[in-house]
Amino acid sequence: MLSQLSSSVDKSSLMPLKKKILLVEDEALFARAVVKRLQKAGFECEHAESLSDARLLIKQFEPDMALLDMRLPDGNGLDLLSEFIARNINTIVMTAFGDVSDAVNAIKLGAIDYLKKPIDLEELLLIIQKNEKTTELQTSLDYSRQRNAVANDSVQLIGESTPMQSVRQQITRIAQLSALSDAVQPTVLITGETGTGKDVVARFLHGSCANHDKPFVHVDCASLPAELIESELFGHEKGAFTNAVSSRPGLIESAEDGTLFLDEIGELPLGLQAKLLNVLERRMVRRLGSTKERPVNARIIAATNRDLYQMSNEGRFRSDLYYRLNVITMKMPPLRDRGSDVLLLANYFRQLTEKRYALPHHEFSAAALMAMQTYHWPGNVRELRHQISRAVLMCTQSMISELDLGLPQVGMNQVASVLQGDSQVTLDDAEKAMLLNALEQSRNNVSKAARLLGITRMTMRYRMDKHGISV
Ligand SMILES: Nc1ncnc2c1ncn2[C@@H]1O[C@H](COP(=O)(O)OP(=O)(O)OP(=O)(O)O)[C@@H](O)[C@H]1O
Repeated sequence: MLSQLSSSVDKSSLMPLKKKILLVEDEALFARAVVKRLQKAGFECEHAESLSDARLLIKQFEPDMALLDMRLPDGNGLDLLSEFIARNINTIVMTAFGDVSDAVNAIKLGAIDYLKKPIDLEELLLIIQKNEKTTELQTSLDYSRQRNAVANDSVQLIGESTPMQSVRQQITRIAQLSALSDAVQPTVLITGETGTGKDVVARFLHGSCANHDKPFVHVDCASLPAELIESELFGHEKGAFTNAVSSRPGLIESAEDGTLFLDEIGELPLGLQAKLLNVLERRMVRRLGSTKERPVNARIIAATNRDLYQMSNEGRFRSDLYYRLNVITMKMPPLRDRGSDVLLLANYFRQLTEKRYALPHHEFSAAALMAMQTYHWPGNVRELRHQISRAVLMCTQSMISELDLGLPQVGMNQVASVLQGDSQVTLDDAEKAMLLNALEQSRNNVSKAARLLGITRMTMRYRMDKHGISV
């Protein structure tokens, strides 16, 4: 018998897309309880009582995850396991009390975890949720690893203004130093407002150094969940924790003789700051669950848009780590301080968009050029890039007008006050005003608001949190 139950959402576990779980279990009462609990937690759930029912449902329901009992009326759950694995369905097996051999075989075949009966529903839910997070993060980390491997060849650092020339000189000097000696390369700290190009500079620096053909590993400390960041950074041995089904090197190790880029370092939890300091001082890393230490040869670049000095005075960032990171500091100037670089960048982004979408050549009108030079660009180069791409895509004429640029009027008063030196209004106030206005324009749709501001949804969320804005 196939049972189909409608789903309801538990507000504590809201998810963008409901994950689908297939429960294969012949004990009807237990199955009913599991389905009810999972639906309450926001999952879409289907129940099959036998192997044959499950085979039918795999095609119809296309589950993301399966909970698989071993003893079923028409065979052993292990027979179905390989079919689930082949379809990338993460499977947790449920074994009878004391039946260890089934669990061992299931893990060998590729099950992600096992639970012994009688099963505690809350424990089951925790394991599912933990696995869900790991899978999502793993996908994005794997993607990020692949992307990082190819993304550095084409890095362009546009800008001829005096502050950008100084940035270039620093990069050249660091690259010269790296060619001079095999000694451990000094740590570089890149600071600057959001969107000023800290990531670009880190990649450009890597591309300019002798080890440019070695890995560049980007770690976004703000987006890694606290419970995963340690194993992602340091790696783990098989069995170090419940989901550690195999040994895995951490991101520090993956950087090998290349560059480890610790982005948004100010967001690293205090406990991990101590561990990172230890790695930087001793240049050794130990995977979770291992006794063996491995050498760390990578250059370390950290970036932040926070004031780490102030954070360390307030006890929110370890001062010893701050001093350790702050060996060479590069400060990225805000776009509004880069004079005519804004026009160089605008033309660069225009050409990029035209090329990408095979569009004809455009020109900027005089008023558009003026508007770009007088605007304050609180979102810096990222905001400029977004506005230009949008204007090129939407403009049906060959001339891009000031109107086509559609520079936001939002928060202008506050920002104008900042520029005029009004000490009552800070850049933080202006940023908050921009966020609130973008949210208003997008009717509290965070993704839309992020697009309006030319930032990612994750950055939008992070900045909303920073200003205590919730929708
Ligand atoms: N000098 C530059 N030349 C070319 N493109 C740039 C330059 N600076 C920034 N960009 C582009 O602007 C966007 C934002 O840059 P980036 O992500 O490096 O900023 P960031 O300072 O690291 O931002 P955040 O603090 O939010 O992480 C990217 O699309 C990047 O390619």
